[in-house]
Amino acid sequence: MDVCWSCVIVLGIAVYVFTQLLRFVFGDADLTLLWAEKFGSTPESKLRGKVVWITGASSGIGEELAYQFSALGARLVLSARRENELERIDVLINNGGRTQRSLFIDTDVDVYEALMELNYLGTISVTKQVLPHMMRRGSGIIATVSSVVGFVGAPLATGYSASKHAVQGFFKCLRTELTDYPNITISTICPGPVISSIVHNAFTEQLEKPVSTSSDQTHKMSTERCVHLILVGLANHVKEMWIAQQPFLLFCYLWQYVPTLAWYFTNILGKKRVQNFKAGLDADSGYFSKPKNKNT
Ligand SMILES: NC(=O)c1ccc[n+]([C@@H]2O[C@H](COP(=O)([O-])OP(=O)(O)OC[C@H]3O[C@@H](n4cnc5c(N)ncnc54)[C@H](O)[C@@H]3O)[C@@H](O)[C@H]2O)c1
Repeated sequence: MDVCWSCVIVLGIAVYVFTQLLRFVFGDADLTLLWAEKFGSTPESKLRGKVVWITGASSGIGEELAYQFSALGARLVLSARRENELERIDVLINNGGRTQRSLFIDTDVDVYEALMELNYLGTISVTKQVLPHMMRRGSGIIATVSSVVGFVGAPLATGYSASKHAVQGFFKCLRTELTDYPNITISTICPGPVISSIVHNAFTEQLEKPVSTSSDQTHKMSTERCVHLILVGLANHVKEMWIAQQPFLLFCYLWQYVPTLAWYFTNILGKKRVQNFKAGLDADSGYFSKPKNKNT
């Protein structure tokens, strides 16, 4: 039997392209970021030796950023108010922040003020300290850890989501004011659920009231993987990064391109989330694992 080699080659290429596409679509980050990971610059080649200021580096994503940057030989600034320290900063990571676990109807306005103060105004004020020095030098990276709820909606996080939407809007506009500075990168990072202390530290209905339920983290992305993708994005000057496992990543695409469908699914899952919350269970239990009670 004659073998049609050109058909075999074309078929092989088609299978390869198809599997790569599947990997992209079902991967754990948006296409631009996955492309950068596969074909772009490595963090080692672009970020080694940089002076990096990370806010909120004591736990979770910030702590892991500190480890991975220092493994690259970066010099870390853990706090900076002195003018000469600000002048040295090559990369600012606005990472510090807190989330929320409460229904709007039960939540004090103080909680909304605190969320905006920390997640939005805090971010702007640190950025305002650093940007003039980067503009004088003509280069630098300002990256801000937003969230997928910076552009989608979900119950129990009205104030948190609003603060992250504000962050996204702010940086989208700031980027357009810096077109004369092509070597200054403004990057917003939108993670889905990532293992950290974020739910434990969340705001609730009242300012000082702690979260009473434990949070199941088994369905979340590892902190190491999330931070690795952040570094890849920074090394390749990616402006907006979506970093999330499935099905969260799929939700991001739905919200961006098919919002009517996104509303449909969000309402179904959101209803369950509110029911869990009202029953005193981990809000996300029932999607990924057996329901957890208050004390497990
Ligand atoms: N973990 C996730 O699932 C997730 C998802 C999307 C976005 N994020 C964002 O990632 C960032 C880091 O959160 P994380 O998940 O590592 O949580 P985390 O609670 O482990 O870490 C938060 C960090 O912010 C600091 N911080 C909190 N309040 C502060 C304050 N008033 N002043 C200064 N620093 C303060 C904490 O000390 C800590 O270092 C946050 O901006 C959060 O909104 C996290």
